Amino acid sequence: MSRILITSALPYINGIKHLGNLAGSMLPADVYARFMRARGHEVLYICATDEHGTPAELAAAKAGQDVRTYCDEQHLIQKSAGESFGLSYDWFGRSSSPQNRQLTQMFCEALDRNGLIEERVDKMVFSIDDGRFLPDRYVEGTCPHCGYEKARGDQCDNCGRLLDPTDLKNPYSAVSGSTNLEVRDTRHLYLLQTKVEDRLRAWIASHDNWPHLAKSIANKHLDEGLIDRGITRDLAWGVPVTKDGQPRPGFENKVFYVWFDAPIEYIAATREFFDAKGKPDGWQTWWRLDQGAEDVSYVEFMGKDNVAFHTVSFPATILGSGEPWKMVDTLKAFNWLNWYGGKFSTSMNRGVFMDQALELLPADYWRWYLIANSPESSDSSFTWEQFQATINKDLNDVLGNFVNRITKFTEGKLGGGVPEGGEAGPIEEKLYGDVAEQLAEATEALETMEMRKAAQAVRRIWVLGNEYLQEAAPWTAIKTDPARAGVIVRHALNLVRLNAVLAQPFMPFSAEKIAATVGASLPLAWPSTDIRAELDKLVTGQTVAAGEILFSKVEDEKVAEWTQRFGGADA
Ligand SMILES: Nc1ncnc2c1ncn2[C@@H]1O[C@H](COP(=O)(O)OP(=O)(O)OP(=O)(O)O)[C@@H](O)[C@H]1O
Ligand SMILES: [Zn+2]
Repeated sequence: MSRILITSALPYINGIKHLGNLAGSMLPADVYARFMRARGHEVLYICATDEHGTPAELAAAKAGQDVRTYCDEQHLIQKSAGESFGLSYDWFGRSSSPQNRQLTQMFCEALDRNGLIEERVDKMVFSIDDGRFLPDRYVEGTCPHCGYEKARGDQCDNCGRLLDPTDLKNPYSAVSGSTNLEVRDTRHLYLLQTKVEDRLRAWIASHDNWPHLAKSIANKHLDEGLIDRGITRDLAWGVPVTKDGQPRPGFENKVFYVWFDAPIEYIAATREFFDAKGKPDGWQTWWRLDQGAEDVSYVEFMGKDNVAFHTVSFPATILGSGEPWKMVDTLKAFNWLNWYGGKFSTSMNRGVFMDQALELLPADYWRWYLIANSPESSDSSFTWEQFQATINKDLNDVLGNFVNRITKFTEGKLGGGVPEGGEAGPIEEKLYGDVAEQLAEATEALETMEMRKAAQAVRRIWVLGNEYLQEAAPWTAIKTDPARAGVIVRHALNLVRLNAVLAQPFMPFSAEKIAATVGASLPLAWPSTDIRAELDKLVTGQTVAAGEILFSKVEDEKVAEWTQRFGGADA
């Protein structure tokens, strides 16, 4: 048994997450966590809301709330949406927690002691009417690159370029709309990443095992050359800046930049978890190499835009602290799940969001679709037609059909019990081999976090079930050779059980229902490679009950209705 620490990129607090967020971080992390638990490992799956930064302040202002109240509410909304989707976090924390404040301040002070923090004077946009600086998204204006008139101080949503607030032409305050702005000097802390560059390079080079996308983005950022990063902002909402445990002189009205404290929340959230359990030191065995974390295997999941922060900025913080922290072992990154070729967008309300998705269909339908079409090797596009096809074929025609057919047959023709007696024949021998091959592929793909590949192999096992029934034809055998029919039905019912086991990471709610048809209950251990034994697990005589319908088809009218409601291709 190993200890496996899993984090998914922290969902930002400004509203409920869309299917893209789910596909690119939380869901694959959950599949991996569930798989590793089924393998018998000790898993700690940590996530949290990312609550600092200007978008949170602006969203709160728009909602007419103070930012703390806004975050309190939004955190609960995201927490419950995650639960409804079956995201099995061991802890879903908050980057605004006292634990994160303390750790963030501690990291900065350690970096400072090691000569890696420098005060520098920056030029920043100041709003005379608002009486404040306008960092990041507090200032909007015309993009100097593409001429888009609603570009934000940190990035242009039209051309995607990263910007500095002072780059904008015709700037105005996002708070008041005022154009009465001037550029003023302001003092900020810089993390001297250039001084840890050698250590960073060596650390990244020692991680040949990272999946391709993460590795290539990490190397691209190294090749472009590291720069020192401003890690504070002129804001009130965030982690206050300290020196020797006291407010840092000259920084009383400043806080850390959100990307400085957000990844530290992975550690802080673990601490929140153990504090809540009344074991305040427990977090250290996961994060401190001097406190027993050497044997932890740490995997991070995220969308591609987050890779640089996890391969360069956060590691620079950790390495620079000079302390024995656990660092990431494997980093799994995802491309974009697009909405009809365009972007899902929270700020523009484009796409399907987690709460809406569950109004339409159960969580497992979305989970299966998003994993089977995971944006792994390239971007992928959500369309209602493809979604409908996946649900109708995979879940209804293949899996649902198999389970339903054999459980109904057992109820109708065999008195509703797992039949005994008889010997496996050549068709069963072939089945063992075929299932073993696909199972090995699914297991390996899940180990290496190749989500699409894993889903395909699992789907092939569903297909093998249908093919087996077709070939072995228990409905014919029962008329002439009841013992033979018993062998076939017993194998098929055991395959139903096996499918429940394999469905656990992908579709936990359906896995439970499938297991129940053959009297099994979750959690079920991941299968061994001995397929003959795996297909002989059910006790003979065990009651079989087809139960409620597993999946329903998505009708054309629904696709038309949802396309209308969510905009589809015209959005
Ligand atoms: N369309 C997408 N496809 C895949 N992953 C995505 C997509 N959009 C965001 N992500 C990932 O989701 C995770 C959480 O993102 P976050 O809450 O910060 O939203 P975001 O990136 O600001 O998205 P948006 O701007 O649409 O709100 C991040 O790892 C991010 O890379
Ligand atoms: Zn632009």
